[in-house]
Amino acid sequence: MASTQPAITVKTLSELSNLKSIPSNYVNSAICPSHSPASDPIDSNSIPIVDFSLLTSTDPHQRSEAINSLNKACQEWGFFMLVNHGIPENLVKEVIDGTERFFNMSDEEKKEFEGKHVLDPIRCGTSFNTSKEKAFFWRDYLKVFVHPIFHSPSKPEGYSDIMTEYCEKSRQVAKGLLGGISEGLGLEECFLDKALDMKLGFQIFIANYYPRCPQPELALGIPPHSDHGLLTLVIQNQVGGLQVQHQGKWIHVNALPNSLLVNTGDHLEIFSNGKYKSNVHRVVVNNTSPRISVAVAHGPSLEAIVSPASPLVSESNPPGYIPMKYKDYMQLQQSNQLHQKSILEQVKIQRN
Ligand SMILES: O=C(O)CCC(=O)C(=O)O
Ligand SMILES: [Fe+2]
Repeated sequence: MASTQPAITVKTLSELSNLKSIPSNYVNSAICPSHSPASDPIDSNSIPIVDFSLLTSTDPHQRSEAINSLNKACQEWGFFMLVNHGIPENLVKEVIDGTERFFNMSDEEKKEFEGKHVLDPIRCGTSFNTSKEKAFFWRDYLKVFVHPIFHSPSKPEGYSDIMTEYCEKSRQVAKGLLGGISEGLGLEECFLDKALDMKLGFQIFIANYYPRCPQPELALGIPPHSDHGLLTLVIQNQVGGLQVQHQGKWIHVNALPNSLLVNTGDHLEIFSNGKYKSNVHRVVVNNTSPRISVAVAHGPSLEAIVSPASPLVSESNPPGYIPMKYKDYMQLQQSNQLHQKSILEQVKIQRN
């Protein structure tokens, strides 16, 4: 049974002056050890770093080195920090500031953008899917479809222009990465772009607000999950909280200054026929500073029926995933509880 729907955002809840403990319906009982951000600094330092300027270099040697490091990061981690990506630092700051202004509006003002259906192009709310969850997450969100058709909330002032600029730049970066990934998989640079109809690629802007939490060891910002698309690019205010799963451990992400945090999603796993595995990640919360993040996810066209790339399928390497329309996949993920790789499991072909 799902819990009673929360009446207010978790931001408003956290700002109640006498809040010393979290309501029981925010207690997540399954938080495993190494919850502590300080878990293992050595592992944190081993997160791969990819240099975008080398990937776009005209020197073929530099480019091929960069493709190798990108390929390795996708295969071994499904996560990397991207440096020299060319998105101006002040634009990133404006996106975070605009997002803060959005969440600082009253709950009543934000209600205008509530959205009812997972395919509504603008939707804001709390937790992930409160109609299905037993325990809620310590997070408010705004999700906006920004490509192929651009949408944006009408408030706060100036936010829409900042979103337009950032989403365009983010799409360029994703395009460069996906070209390199396509080559790293042994395909033509434009193979993925054409196969998944990326000109109509689905891009979604997800703004997250994780308020201060009086009992951070009992709550979670976002539960362990993989993203549905191909690549998600994440920026944050100076506050950490993102953890990625690697070799069975939770690794805290200490973001390099001006880096983009990049996750590979389920559709990259499907397209690569399992060569790359989508990354499982979660967000932990803290008692000192609110965390703001913006995750921009890049996926195939919503109309594309995605299956493993044909050159990656052979008799000795049969297809590992059932073809499915991306729109149906996305809808399924968004209408259920967010839990590990539960949706990907449904399209995986089990072979013994
Ligand atoms: O807040 C973050 O760092 C990541 C958010 C996330 O995983 C998501 O929105 O899918
Ligand atoms: Fe995610």
